Amino acid sequence: VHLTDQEIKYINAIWSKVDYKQVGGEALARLLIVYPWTQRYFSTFGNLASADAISHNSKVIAHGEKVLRSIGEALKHLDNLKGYAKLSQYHSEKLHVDPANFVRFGGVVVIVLAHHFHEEFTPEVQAAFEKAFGGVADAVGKGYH
Ligand code: HEM
Repeated sequence: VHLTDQEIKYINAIWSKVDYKQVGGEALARLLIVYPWTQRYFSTFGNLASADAISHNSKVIAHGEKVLRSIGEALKHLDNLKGYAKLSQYHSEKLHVDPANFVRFGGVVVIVLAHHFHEEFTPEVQAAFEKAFGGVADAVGKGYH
């Protein structure tokens, strides 16, 4: 996916202030709470019985951090996301994750960023992130087609 210089500026201004553990943990927790059927992939993560349990589950938080860090790497070279080939294959062939969930995950990250950054998260900033996360979801989903 190709972003303009302005879109890259919008993204970097926010992303440089992102706490991976906080935002990633909240985003993965939201995914599991809002779309409870996504919990099926995380059966080894222990207690996911309530929104509170999910939000405080250390495995959820740690994994959210890992995924966000991976997205952070992708944001540095959105023009070339071929580096995601292996990860894509892993999610499709080994984990059998429904690729619609990659789009959903981008959506919850947008919501968490909006929640944290208030006025700074303008519609233009959102548009830049939607474009970037669309590219990431597409790249992680590549192994499916
Ligand atoms: C959209 C962007 C996503 C990225 C960049 C991403 C990235 C990653 C990374 C870096 C790992 C660790 C791989 C390793 O250990 O080598 C991982 C594992 C995993 N991902 Fe994703 N992921 C994404 C979305 C999702 C979604 C939406 C789901 C499910 C709904 C999911 C389910 C999993 C599972 C179950 C694991 C293995 C967890 C474990 O057992 O430790 N991923 N992902």
